[in-house]
Amino acid sequence: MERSLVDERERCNAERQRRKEIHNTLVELRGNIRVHCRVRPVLPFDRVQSSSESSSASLEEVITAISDDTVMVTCVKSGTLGQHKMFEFERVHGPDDSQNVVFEEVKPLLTSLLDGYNVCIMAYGQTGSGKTHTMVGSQPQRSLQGIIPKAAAELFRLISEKPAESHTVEVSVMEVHNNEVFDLLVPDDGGLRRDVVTTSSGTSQVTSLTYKPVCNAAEVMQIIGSVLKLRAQCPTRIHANSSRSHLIVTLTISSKSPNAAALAHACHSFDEPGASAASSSSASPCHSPCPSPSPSVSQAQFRTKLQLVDLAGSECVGMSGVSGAALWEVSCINRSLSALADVLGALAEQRPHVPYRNSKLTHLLQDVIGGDAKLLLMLCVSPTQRFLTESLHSLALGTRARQVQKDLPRQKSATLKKKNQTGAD
Ligand SMILES: Nc1ncnc2c1ncn2[C@@H]1O[C@H](COP(=O)(O)OP(=O)(O)OP(=O)(O)O)[C@@H](O)[C@H]1O
Repeated sequence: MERSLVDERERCNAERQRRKEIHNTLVELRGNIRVHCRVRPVLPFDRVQSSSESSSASLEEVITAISDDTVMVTCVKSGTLGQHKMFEFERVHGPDDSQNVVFEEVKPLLTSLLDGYNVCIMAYGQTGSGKTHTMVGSQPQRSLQGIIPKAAAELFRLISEKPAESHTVEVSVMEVHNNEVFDLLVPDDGGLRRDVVTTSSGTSQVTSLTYKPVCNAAEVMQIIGSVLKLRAQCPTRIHANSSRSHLIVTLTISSKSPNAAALAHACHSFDEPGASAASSSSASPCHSPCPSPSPSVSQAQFRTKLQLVDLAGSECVGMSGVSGAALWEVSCINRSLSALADVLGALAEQRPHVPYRNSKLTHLLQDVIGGDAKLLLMLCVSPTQRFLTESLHSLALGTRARQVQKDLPRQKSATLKKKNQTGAD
């Protein structure tokens, strides 16, 4: 009897130690933001100038991918090439990089999904810089497909390696248009308006959102393809098929498999109630102070989400030549993108208040920006001098996002250390 009590205590201590290690790893990974940059080729529409542009607006290529991780910007002063400025990111793609090459760099993130992390891949850049090309691409030619179809295919490939029926997947599609969220899977003249709320555990949730179960990547793309035509578009002087809304495709994966991720999230939700987006979206898997591999844990169901975001492009009103309702759309787009920049700025500067609720876009994406999720920000830029101001703006935003990645783990580690010292663990 006494022996079994000692054994049980040892087992419990070992488990507690393991839990602590998993927790520390999760803390270190928080704020995990990667920034990639894709410089697109010069395209025919680059030549079309608006009346407000000076005739000297040049097609000179001033943005170059000079290595796997560095972009060089050449500043042009009074017609002559001037100083160079370098921007470093986790990965840089040049105009010759194919959709396959770009996806290969993104692919490892998908493994994290089945390891229990929420993942978000978001394309950012000015109008016409290649965001939709990068995220959606052209169907059905596989080599021209973008990240969304390729990620769906890779996700189902990874799931096929797991025990049968251990994972189920649901898709939801939303757009944020004029600072309102629309559920595109309930077609009703452009989708139904939905609210974004903050749950009691502090995560964001879209009320009454439609989730459709899917069994393979083809089904995902069929659903997305059928609703993409609902997405708000408007021709501008810069881009004939310019998207006027932010598109958010979410694949929610429910897993019944007994693996470390379930335990990790069980521990995580116990250590920091409500801190994990993944655990909040499912029934909390474990509330025991010492989770052991008991049936309740090993059969726990947990949910993770993959959010794929094609942002609307920032744009200079003078250049795109829009007016009336389209002008209001541009102002909403630009305001929501500045709200995103403000959130990244607040996180980078470790401000106590992060203004997620200043726009529907940032409120909706709150869980994946600066939270536990792995966020990949794909900056899309045009190489030409004509769009230099907007491109510099995008590169600066990417640099700011990388500061979150660098600074947040330090801050969290320090907080954890302090907590441990004061016995608050
Ligand atoms: N890397 C690339 N290689 C070849 N063509 C590209 C590339 N990037 C973009 N394009 C082409 O440029 C055009 C504009 O691209 P896209 O629609 O992706 O821009 P966007 O950033 O989504 O614009 P908006 O914000 O206005 O919707 C499209 O015709 C697209 O096929």
